Amino acid sequence: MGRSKNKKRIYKRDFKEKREDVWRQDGDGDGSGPWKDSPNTSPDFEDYYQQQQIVPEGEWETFLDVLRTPLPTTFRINGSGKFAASLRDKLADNFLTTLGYGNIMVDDEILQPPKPLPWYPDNLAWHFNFSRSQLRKMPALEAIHELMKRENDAGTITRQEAVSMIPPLLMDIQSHHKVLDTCAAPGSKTAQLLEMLHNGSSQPTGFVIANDSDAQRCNLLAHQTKRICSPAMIITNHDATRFPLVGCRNPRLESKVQYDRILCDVPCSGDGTIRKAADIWRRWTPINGNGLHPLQLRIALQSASLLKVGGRMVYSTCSFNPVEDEAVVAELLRRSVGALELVDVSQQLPALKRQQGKTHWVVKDKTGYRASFSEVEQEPNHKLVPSLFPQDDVKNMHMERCMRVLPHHTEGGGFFVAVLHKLGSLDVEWSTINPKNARPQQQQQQQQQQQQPVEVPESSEQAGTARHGLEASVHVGMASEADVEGQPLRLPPGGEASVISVSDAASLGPASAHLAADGEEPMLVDASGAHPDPASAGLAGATDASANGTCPATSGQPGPSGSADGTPAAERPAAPSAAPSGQQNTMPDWGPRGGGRRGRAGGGRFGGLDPVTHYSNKPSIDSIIDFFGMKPSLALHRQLVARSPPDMEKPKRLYFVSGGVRDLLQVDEHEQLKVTACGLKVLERQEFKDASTDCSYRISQEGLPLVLPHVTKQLVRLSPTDFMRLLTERNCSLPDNAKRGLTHPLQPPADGALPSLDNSAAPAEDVSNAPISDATEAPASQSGQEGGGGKPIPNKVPLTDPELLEQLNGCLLGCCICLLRVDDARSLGLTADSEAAERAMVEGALAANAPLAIACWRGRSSLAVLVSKQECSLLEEKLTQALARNKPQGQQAAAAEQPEVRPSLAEKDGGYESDTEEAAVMSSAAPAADESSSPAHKRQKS
Ligand SMILES: C[S@@+](CC[C@H](N)C(=O)[O-])C[C@H]1O[C@@H](n2cnc3c(N)ncnc32)[C@H](O)[C@@H]1O
Repeated sequence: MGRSKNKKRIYKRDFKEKREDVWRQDGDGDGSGPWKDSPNTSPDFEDYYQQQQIVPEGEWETFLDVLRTPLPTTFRINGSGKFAASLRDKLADNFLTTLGYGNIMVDDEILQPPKPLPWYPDNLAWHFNFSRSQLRKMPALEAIHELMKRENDAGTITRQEAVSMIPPLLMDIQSHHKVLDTCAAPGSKTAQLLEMLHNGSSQPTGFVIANDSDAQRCNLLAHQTKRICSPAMIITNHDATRFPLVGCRNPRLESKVQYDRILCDVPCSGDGTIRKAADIWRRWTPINGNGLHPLQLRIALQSASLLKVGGRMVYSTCSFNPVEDEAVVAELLRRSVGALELVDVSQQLPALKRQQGKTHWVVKDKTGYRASFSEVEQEPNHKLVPSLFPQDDVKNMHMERCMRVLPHHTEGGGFFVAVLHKLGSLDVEWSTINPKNARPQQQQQQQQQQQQPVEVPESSEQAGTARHGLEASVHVGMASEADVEGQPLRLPPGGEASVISVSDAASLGPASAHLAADGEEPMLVDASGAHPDPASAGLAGATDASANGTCPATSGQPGPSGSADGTPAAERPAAPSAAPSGQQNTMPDWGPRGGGRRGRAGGGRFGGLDPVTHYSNKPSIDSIIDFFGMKPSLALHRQLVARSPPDMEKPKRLYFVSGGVRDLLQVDEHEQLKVTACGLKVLERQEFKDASTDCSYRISQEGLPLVLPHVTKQLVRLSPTDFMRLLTERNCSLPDNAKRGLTHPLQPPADGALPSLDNSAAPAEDVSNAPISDATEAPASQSGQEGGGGKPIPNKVPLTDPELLEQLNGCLLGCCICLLRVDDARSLGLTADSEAAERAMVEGALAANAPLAIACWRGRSSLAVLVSKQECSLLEEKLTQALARNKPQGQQAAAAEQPEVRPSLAEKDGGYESDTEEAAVMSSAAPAADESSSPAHKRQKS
C-alpha cells in the first residue's frame, strides 16, 4: 500500500527534547503577557453562555469579573505518603518563615499567603496569587517563586492548573491497571496518573500509555514524565480516533489489549482557560465548539471501545461549552445503548464546588440559536450534526452526574468532567455508526451527517482558538495501522471491532472525511472488510491472551490483563521474576516486533523510528549483572528493551520496562503501537575491555533511582564533604596508594570520541565538558586540568579519606555509583538506603526522593562524575539545602544575620536573575556546613 499524500513522515528529531518553561508567568495582570492588549470582553461569549445558563442565577457578574482576573499559580506535590507529606510540611514551614503569619501588604493591597487547595486530598496541592510586579516589590514573594522553581526542577513539585488535577483524582488508579491517556501532551495529568500507578508499588504490573497525535508535543510528554523515573510508561503518537486495538496475530486468540482506565482529555476550544489565555476573549466564537464536537466524539467513541468491561473512562475538557461537553457525553451514552453509564462522583472531593451537567442547551451557528436539529434539517446549507443537540433521551441519562467547575467557585479555571463506567460490551448497536449496519432510522440520520459537513472555523485564526483541536486532525493517518505486512489484520470471530472504520469516520464530519479520503483501511476489520460480528464476541471480558488459547509469544506467561477467570494480573501469583544471575533465561524471546528489520534503515513501519525490541543478549546481560552485582529482583533478562533492530548485539542504550509494559509490547507483535518512548533508560553502552569484566554498559544517571536498590557492587559511600567536592570539581584525583594498574587497557571507542554521557540529560556542550578524556582516566584538557593516562592532576588535593579509598580499592575500574554514607544521609534527612529508595518509589515520589547518588567513573588515578553539569548542580543544590537545614541552631542564626550570596541553579545556568534577596530571606539558602566545598565558599575564595 502506497504512502498516502496526507501522511506526514515522522523523524526521530521530532521527538527531541524541548523544554517548556512552566514557571513563565503568562498574563499576570501587570501589563505583560497576553493580558496586555486583551479586550477582556466578548459580547458573543457573554450572550452565548447566558443562553446556555451554565452559571447559577445571580452569579453572572461575579463569574465575568473572575474571568477577567489572572489565574493563581497552583502546584502539586509529587507522589504521596511520607515523602510527600514531609515536603508539604517543609514548604508550609518555609512559606511561614518567609512571609510570616500575618497578612502581606503590597501597595496597600492585602495578599493572601500560599494556601492548600481545599478539595485536594492531604493538602498536597497549593496555590498562590501574586503578580509579577508584586513579586518584584516584595523580595519575600520573589523568594517563594524561586523556591517553587527550584523544587520544580528537582522534581518534587509540579506546576499544574488546579482544575486539571481533577480527572486523575476521579479515576481510581491501581497499580495493576492498564491506563490509556489518549490526548496526553504536555502531560501534567499523565504525570499524576503515573504517580498514582506507583502508589503502593515500586514496579507496578500495570502501565500508562501517554498518547498524543502531535509528534512535537510527544516530546513535551517525554520531558514532563522523565523526572518520575517510571519504567511503566509508554509514549505513543497516534490519532486517538484511530488508536489501535493491539493484539496477537494468532487467529485463535482474542488477546486484544483493553484498558482498565482511559482518560480522554480531548482537544477543545479551551475557553475555561480564559484567565490564563486572555486572547480567547478576542477570538471566541461558538463555531469552534461546533467544529470540535465531531472530533471529540470520535475520540470518545474509540476510547470507549478500547475500554475493558468494568473499566472506567473519564471525559474532560477545559471548555464551558455544552456542545463540547454534555452533547458528546450524551451521544456516547446514546450509542452505547446501556453499555456505558455515568458514575455518580458527587461524594468524591467533597470540598470541590461544582455544577451538575445540563440536560438542555442550545446550538448556535451563523444564523442564530437553534434548539433542535429539526429546526435546521430542512435547510440546504446548514452545517450542524444531530448529535450537537439535546434530544429527549438526555433526561434519562443522569447528566447531573457530569460536573462543570466554574472559576468563581474554585479560584481556578473552568473545567468539565464526566466519569463513565463500562457495563457490558459495545455490541451491534455501537457499530451502527457504520451506516452499512445502521437501523433504518439511524441510517437516515447518518446519511444526513455525511451529506452535511460540520461547520468549522473558517479562518486560521479561528481554528487556532481551538486548543490543539482541529489543527491536530491533520495528523490523522500519519501511519497506516491497517496494514500489517501488507495484510489487513483479521480479528477472530466475535472481536469487539468497535474501532471506527473509514466509513464510520466519514459519517462524523470533515475531520473524519479526511480519514476516508486518505484511502486507508480501517484498523481492524474482518476479512470482508466489515466489522466482525460483535454479538458473538463474548469479548467484553475476554481481553486476555489466555481467554481461548495461548499466545505463542506469551506461552506459559500470564496474559497482559489477567486470566480468563477475570482475576486481575496483580492478584494472581507473580510469575517467576528474573532468571537469577548465571542461570539460563527461561523467558522465551519475544521475537521481532513488527516483522523484523523495520527500523529507520529498513524504511520502517513508522518511517524514521526504530522498533522497540526486547534485549535478550544473555552474555551481555549476565556481564552487567555480574559487574554491578545486580539482585535478581531487577528482572534484567526479561524487562530490558532497546530501540534498535532485534539482532543488534549491543545497542547504545538499554531501557528497563515494567512487567506490564513488557507484556504489552510482547502482545503488540504487529508493532501496531507507534512507540516514541518507553520505559526508563538504565544502561548506556561503554566501550571498554577490562581483564576482570566483559560488561559493556554503565548505569545511566536517569535510571539510578530505579536500579540502585538492586545494586550490590561498585557502590562507594562518601562523606558529605567529599560528595560535595565530587559534585563541584566533577573529577577528583586519588593518592598514589589508590592508583590502579591495568592488566588490559580500557579502550576508548573506535572513533576516538568520548564515551557518550547521559545524552538526554546533558546538552551537547556538557558532553564536550565531559570529565573523562578517555575511557580509562579522568580528565585532561577538557576539564581544564592536567591528568589523564594515570598522571596526577596538578593543584588538586587528592581524596584522602581512608574509608573511601578502601572502598575504591574494592571497586573494579569502570562505572561505580557514589552516594552519601548511610548515617550522614539519615542525619541530613535524605533517603539513604535501598529500603528507603524502594519506599520512595512505592509512594510514587520516585526521582525526587531517591537517594543522593551519582554515576561515576573509577579510573586508574581519579574518580570522575559521569553526568552533566546541570545534573551535578541539582544534586549540589539538594545537598547544600540539606546541610543548611541541619546546621546547629547557633550557626543558622549567624548565617541568617550575615546572609551569603549563594549562586542559585538558575543563576549558574544563566536562566534567571541573581537571587540576592532570596538568600537574605530563606534560611535554607545559608551556606553549607561543609564550607570548604560549598559553591558559595568557592565563589568567595575566587
Ligand atoms: C487539552 S490538550 C491535553 C492536555 C493534557 N491532557 C494534559 O493534561 O497536559 C489536548 C491534546 O490533544 C492532542 N490532540 C489533538 N487532536 C488529537 C487526536 N486526534 N488524537 C490524539 N491527540 C490529539 C493535542 O495535541 C493536545 O496535546
